[in-house]
Amino acid sequence: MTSYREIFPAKGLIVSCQALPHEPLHGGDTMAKMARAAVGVGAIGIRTNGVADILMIKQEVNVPVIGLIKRDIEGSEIFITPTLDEVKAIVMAGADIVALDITNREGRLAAVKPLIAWAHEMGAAVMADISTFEEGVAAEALGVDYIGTTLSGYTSYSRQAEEPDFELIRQLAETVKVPVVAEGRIWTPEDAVKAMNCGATYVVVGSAISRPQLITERYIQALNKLEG
Ligand SMILES: CC(=O)N[C@H](C=O)[C@@H](O)[C@H](O)[C@H](O)COP(=O)(O)O
Repeated sequence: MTSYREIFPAKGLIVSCQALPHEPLHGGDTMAKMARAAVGVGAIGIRTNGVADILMIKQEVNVPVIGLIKRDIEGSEIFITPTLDEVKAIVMAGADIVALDITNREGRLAAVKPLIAWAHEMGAAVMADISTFEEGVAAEALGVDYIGTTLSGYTSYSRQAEEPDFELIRQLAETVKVPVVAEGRIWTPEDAVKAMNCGATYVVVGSAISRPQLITERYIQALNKLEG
């Protein structure tokens, strides 16, 4: 039987509160306030990027935090928690779950093993950010605790679509034993419900809640399509 570290008390919504240095909401306690707003109305967890935001959010709210560190490494396409250094920083900052790229690129499926082992040794759970069904199955075999569809549409060989990858959510939920986290391009409550109906245990919503510049842009684009 597959065992995994169960961190959340129930199914539900996880809100991703992330603002990279080039984004308008970056810095200060903005993401912690976002997290407070989300948890205040029922979000069961927060996903966030970087040590500063993990620390502040752990102080601010009393729900499990999924931590990641986005880092660009020259010559590599892997940017979500690429090395053991980031795993260590995430765990030391107090994240309950470490999110990391588990795609089939650059020998990652082998390279990621010590990262998973280290997180587990320290008592943290691991969420695999994958882009295809095969990667999800491989991630489960590596012993991860959660599988997220985060990177579908963000690797060259995965399904490219404007909508969430509901098919991937469904396929994974039918096959893997660990909880499936629906993540990526979930813009509406209806999308979230559909993702759950496809078998997800958790839904992560990011931009649609915490990136006002992208939310505004969608309105502008819609209005720009009006004639006259
Ligand atoms: C591909 C990538 O870099 N995804 C990142 C992963 O943490 C975040 O930028 C996304 O906001 C997050 O996955 C939630 O997705 P969405 O913002 O579409 O709801």
